[in-house]
Amino acid sequence: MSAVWSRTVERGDDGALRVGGCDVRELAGEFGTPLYIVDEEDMRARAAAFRDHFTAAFGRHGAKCDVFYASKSFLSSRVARWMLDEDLNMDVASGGELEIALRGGMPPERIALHGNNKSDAEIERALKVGVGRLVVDSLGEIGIIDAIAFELGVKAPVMVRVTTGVHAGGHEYIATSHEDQKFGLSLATGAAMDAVRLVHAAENLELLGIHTHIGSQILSIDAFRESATRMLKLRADFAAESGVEMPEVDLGGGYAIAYVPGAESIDPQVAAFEMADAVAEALEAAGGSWPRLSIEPGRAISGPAGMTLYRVGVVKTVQLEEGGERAYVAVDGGMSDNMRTITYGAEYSATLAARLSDEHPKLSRVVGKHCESGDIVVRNVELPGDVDRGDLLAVPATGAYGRVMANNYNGLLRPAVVSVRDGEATLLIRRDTMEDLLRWDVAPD
Ligand SMILES: Cc1ncc(COP(=O)(O)O)c(C=O)c1O
Ligand SMILES: N[C@@H](CCCC[NH3+])C(=O)O
Repeated sequence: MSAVWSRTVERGDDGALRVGGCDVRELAGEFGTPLYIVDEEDMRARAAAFRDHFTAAFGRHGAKCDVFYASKSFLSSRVARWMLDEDLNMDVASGGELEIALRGGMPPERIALHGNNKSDAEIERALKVGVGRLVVDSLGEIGIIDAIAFELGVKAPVMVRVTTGVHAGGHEYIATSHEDQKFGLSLATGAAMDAVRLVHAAENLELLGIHTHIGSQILSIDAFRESATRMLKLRADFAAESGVEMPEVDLGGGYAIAYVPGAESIDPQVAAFEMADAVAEALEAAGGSWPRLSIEPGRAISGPAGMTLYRVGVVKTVQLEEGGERAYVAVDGGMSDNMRTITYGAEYSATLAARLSDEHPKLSRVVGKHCESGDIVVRNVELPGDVDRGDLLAVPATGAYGRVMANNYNGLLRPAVVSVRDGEATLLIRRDTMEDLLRWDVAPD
């Protein structure tokens, strides 16, 4: 199978896909469709690759680099456990993600709490359980965390989220380090330096260091290098004025994956060595000793490990104005289980999952069942002309920002997530039921 599929996917002689040793027809029968399938071996191997390559690359300089799995890309308590088994740490973006991570047994000191608008309750909970880092996102938040830490009688470990001004990433909505967006504190205006000073001066805060995340689905290693250089310069500038070398620098996540066959992705090994070199060069230029580094990949660990299995319903053919025709292949999910196509114009591919066909390929569009014409899962794909009701379709690379962004639009039930490994399937998240849906609704008396 091509590189967009997770490593254990294969097509049997009968034409049906197997993943983790499980036949997709059996998975569909047991768990229903749509179904998110996570290839556990693949996801763990990707986590381990980041760990090993970054450890090796920074180790050459006698330095350390920790990997924090960005749990927003996909989280369940079992996934938190896998990440811990692989010796990763974890970043969470809310109190909800924090609870799931803790439930999975992720030790609080391995957890970093993010958020541009953390509530007092989230800050308090994080400090009470003893998270390893709170990443401050605004000047106003510094006093709030300081006050809550004072009340709890603890010293809060804090990093400052820096907007380095490096413009990178795919869609505008997933770029996060240019000036005109909501995250972080600007390096250019001096807000980041002000925040570092304030955290350093605050009685109940411990200044761990600085953090940046330049965006998501980034293909340019130069962008990572540039942001590393700017971060090290900020650290050196603060050391020059205060005599304090911040012990930690986090360079964020955002490593691109291939969504469609032939698309480019970032190789973690190349990224690791390039980034370690960039930090080494920046330290040479700006001076100072090596900080403890960390990174926060999400999509690059969970994305390629996942696929979505759909059941085909209605198939319709329309005539195109420019000539030719297109098949609209409607599946039993859509924008409620994959928000990425409608939100970012993301590209995906699809394949018949339970059989092969000799039928001529036809220009097709995989659409959902929502009452919305933008409800597209795969905009353009060649599918055999005989795809019909009852067929199974598989869409690869949906492991990141799929189930976590799912919703109940049009009263659809969010699909289950199963992990597969060595011929066994394990339910990670169960499917919504109609009772769930009715339970949230407050019925009239
Ligand atoms: C602070 C932070 N860290 C890490 C990530 C993970 O990004 P990705 O899944 O693209 O690696 C994100 C999301 O973009 C983020 O906002
Ligand atoms: N949800 C986005 C990424 C958001 C990154 C979080 N800062 C995506 O699917 O690409």
